[in-house]
Amino acid sequence: MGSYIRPDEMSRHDLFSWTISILREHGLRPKRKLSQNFIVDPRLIRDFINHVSHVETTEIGCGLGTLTIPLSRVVPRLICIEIDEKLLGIAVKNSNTSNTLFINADATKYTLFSRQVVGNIPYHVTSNILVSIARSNNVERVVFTLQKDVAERLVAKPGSKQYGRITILLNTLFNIEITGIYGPSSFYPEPKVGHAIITLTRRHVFNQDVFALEKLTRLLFTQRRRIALRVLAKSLGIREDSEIYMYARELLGDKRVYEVSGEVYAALARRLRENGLL
Ligand SMILES: C[S@@+](CC[C@H](N)C(=O)[O-])C[C@H]1O[C@@H](n2cnc3c(N)ncnc32)[C@H](O)[C@@H]1O
Repeated sequence: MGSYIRPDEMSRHDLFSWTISILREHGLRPKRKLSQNFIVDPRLIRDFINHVSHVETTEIGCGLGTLTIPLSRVVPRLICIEIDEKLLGIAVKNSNTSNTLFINADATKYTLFSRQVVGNIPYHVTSNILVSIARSNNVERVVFTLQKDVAERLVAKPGSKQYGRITILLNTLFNIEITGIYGPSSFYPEPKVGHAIITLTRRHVFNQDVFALEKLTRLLFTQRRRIALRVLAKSLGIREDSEIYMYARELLGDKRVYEVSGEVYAALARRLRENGLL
């Protein structure tokens, strides 16, 4: 096992030239509709690898193999999912390792069964992938490069503009950390905004209560600036003299939908499910 190409050990200049020359050699242009922005910053690669656990891993969107090559050296077994057949062929050639399985597939339709999922993931399917990871209980650890604004949404506090359904779902299930921020020049072609490395470590399984929580936030967040108790009562037909209404009033007070914490929504969803309302 082993490869002579080590993107993480190259200089920034060499990694950039390596990326451009491979694309040229194959007559390829990065496809915007597939969010093809390749890492050209060796420091980002090294930082990323430092957060990876040494367990069986799936990489989403391996591109030219820039992350795949160093990853294959630190994890015992690696599965790479790439939708672009041409890029997959290049990654196979570049990687030259025996512990890596390359699969030409759409990651949003693929069942994730590794304990760890990593990648510089395609922007246009970020939400789909995050939700699918949340629901795959075997996934214990995640290391992703994401657009900075998306990463900030994941750690947003109640009452902020970025706080939303995905914040609540993921924080119920994972400890989330932003471990570094990188400018657009760390990628080729340069995206419009900077990126962050984030790690997610599972602390809770996805179960019926979390499913109910998802249903509850789907109902409420269509009207995120309205008083949560009113939206709840109206959408579920809860009468003001009912016991469940009193319970909800105690939890929600007069807060607006986007001001209520994930813990409160989780407690409410559990009770609504027990009462057959969700
Ligand atoms: C941001 S690039 C990252 C490439 C490489 N890992 C890197 O960091 O240089 C995203 C990669 O995901 C691939 N991709 C896009 N949509 C995908 C999907 N639905 N399933 C799997 N791969 C996808 C793209 O072709 C591209 O190679």
